[in-house]
Amino acid sequence: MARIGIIGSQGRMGQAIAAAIGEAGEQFAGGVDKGEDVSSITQAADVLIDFSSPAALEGNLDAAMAAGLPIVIGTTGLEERHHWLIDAAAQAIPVLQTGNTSLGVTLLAHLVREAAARLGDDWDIEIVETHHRMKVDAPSGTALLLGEAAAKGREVSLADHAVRGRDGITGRREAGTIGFAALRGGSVAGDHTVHFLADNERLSFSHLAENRGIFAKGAVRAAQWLMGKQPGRYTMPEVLGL
Ligand SMILES: NC(=O)C1=CN([C@@H]2O[C@H](COP(=O)(O)OP(=O)(O)OC[C@H]3O[C@@H](n4cnc5c(N)ncnc54)[C@H](OP(=O)(O)O)[C@@H]3O)[C@@H](O)[C@H]2O)C=CC1
Ligand SMILES: O=C(O)C1=N[C@H](C(=O)O)C[C@H](O)C1
Repeated sequence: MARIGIIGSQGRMGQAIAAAIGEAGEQFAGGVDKGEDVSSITQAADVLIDFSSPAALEGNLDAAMAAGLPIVIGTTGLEERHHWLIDAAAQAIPVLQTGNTSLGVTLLAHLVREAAARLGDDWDIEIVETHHRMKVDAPSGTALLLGEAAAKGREVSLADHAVRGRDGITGRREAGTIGFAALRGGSVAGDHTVHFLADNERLSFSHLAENRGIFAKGAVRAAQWLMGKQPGRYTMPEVLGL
């Protein structure tokens, strides 16, 4: 039985993950939240799951490395410097970071990459996401993950092609860009649509999350899979065999 510790355990996702740990027949090893010391749960844990805040990431990675524990990072709103920290930690421990742990989004990213590779630059790509009113970051980690997939399909860098929100006299749409739009409201668990828009035809791929259970289940599956792996940075497609 895997002993799984949760960082951000009292949050919406932390509570869903605690439930998913029980449903998977694994053991909840304890949780920490803001102001608590992650090392207080590392001794009792075989693996950590972090769904907290970007501000906590560096300390969480340090604690995981000090204890030699694998860690699943689901926290979004990460910046480039956070990814450098993750790359550095992955030299010492197994790390899996993803903006979305669900099976559906993992497959969606594959389909988006394929579509972007096959459709030319005359197909404009726009990514629209909708989330509950409590979400603090935009675009969502999933939207960025899908944008990365589209950029990979086109063999370009997302950083050089992303347009994150429009306001005012923006000018015409620049060819080859990948646009993002974020809606916030209600209790929406997470909806994402990637639109491919050409002259006279449109193709859209959507994923609608009906509850957080799908993310929690995927996070636990990733934690189970990560245990016993060599140090390195792993991905959800590897976990799910996609
Ligand atoms: N990858 C995926 O599949 C998914 C990712 N997410 C992401 O997971 C994260 C959490 O989402 P959600 O549960 O909705 O958010 P919540 O705000 O409900 O939960 C976050 C939790 O983390 C705690 N926390 C904040 N700062 C720290 C810290 N420094 N150390 C330890 N704990 C801390 C919070 O405590 P306090 O309230 O005291 O601040 C809270 O308990 C977000 O980044 C979200 O985007 C969400 C769903 C799926
Ligand atoms: O904050 C959320 O709720 C979610 N966050 C993730 C994201 O930023 O993509 C995943 C999911 O959409 C829910």
